[in-house]
Amino acid sequence: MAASGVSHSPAAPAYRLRRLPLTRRFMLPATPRLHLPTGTLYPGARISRCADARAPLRSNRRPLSPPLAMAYEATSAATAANGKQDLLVFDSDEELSVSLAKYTAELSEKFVQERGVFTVVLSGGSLVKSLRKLTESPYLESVDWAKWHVFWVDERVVPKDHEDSNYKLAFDSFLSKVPIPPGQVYAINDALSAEGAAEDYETAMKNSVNAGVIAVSTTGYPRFDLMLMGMGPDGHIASLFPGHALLSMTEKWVTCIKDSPKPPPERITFTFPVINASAYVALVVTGAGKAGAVFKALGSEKTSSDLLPVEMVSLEDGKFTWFTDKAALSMLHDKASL
Ligand SMILES: O=C1O[C@H](COP(=O)(O)O)[C@@H](O)[C@H](O)[C@H]1O
Repeated sequence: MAASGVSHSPAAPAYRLRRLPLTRRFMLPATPRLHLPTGTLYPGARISRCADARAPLRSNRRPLSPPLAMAYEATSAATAANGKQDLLVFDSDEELSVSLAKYTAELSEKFVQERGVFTVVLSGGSLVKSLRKLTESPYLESVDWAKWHVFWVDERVVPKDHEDSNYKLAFDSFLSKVPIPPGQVYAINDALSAEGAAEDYETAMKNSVNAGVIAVSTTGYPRFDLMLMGMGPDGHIASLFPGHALLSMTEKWVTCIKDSPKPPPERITFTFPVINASAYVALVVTGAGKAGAVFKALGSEKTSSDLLPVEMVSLEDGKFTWFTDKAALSMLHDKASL
């Protein structure tokens, strides 16, 4: 199937946590907040349950399930640079997956009500298994899947039935289990070269913008409703790798890379301006293998010259949420001052 269908503050302050006063836990945060699971993660912290932090996403029709996390304010180099980021920390993959499903379903409802469609962008990698709760009750029945339009933030230039294909990964464990119309699933044209596939994908996106399916940001880039993404252990997002020339690409919406440090070498990827134009980004990062990049992103002093790709996300006016676990935050323990 054809594709149819930073500015960063230098020497920003180090990571800081501050527990929110009780009364503020139920309010829309003015600053980024860190949500810790029940249990003792940071010495001295009093852990209890509180209201879900994503009040603006609440549905009028369906009450949210009991909250799993506690609210903290967090200030980090990344949040200082980018404005708004929430950090959710879960005790288990199961809890993360439940919360991600709820978050996604609520955004689906919001955008379907507001725009009549819901444009969702997926990455490959470990993110995909975190979507599994969406394929189960109540979401299987309650989500308006017919309104979904699904794109990929990056794709490997391989046949769609290849083990390395991000499309295949998503199809096998997610898309084949939910009733999204096939014409609204925008896989790459795998008969084309990397350059051709990137160009073809950008054309498909332009057609969707012209058809009113994808919104447009104030800067003129496509504004997807929700990007669901992972991050590699090296801090890469999409197929934007540390130190690569593509990090500064702004002329194109979609470009290709032929020397990806992670195999396979040939891929297509959204460029930063498209990622930054998103309305919502959920970054799912779990496991000790990601702890170094998480520490770099949230816990270290830095200058604008050594930013990882994940730190270069600077949303125009969207909302960025980390979905993490304790292992991914393990290197931050010593930095927390409560
Ligand atoms: O190669 C890729 O890697 C990243 C991260 O994958 P993960 O398995 O470490 O979570 C993924 O987000 C990207 O889409 C994929 O092409």
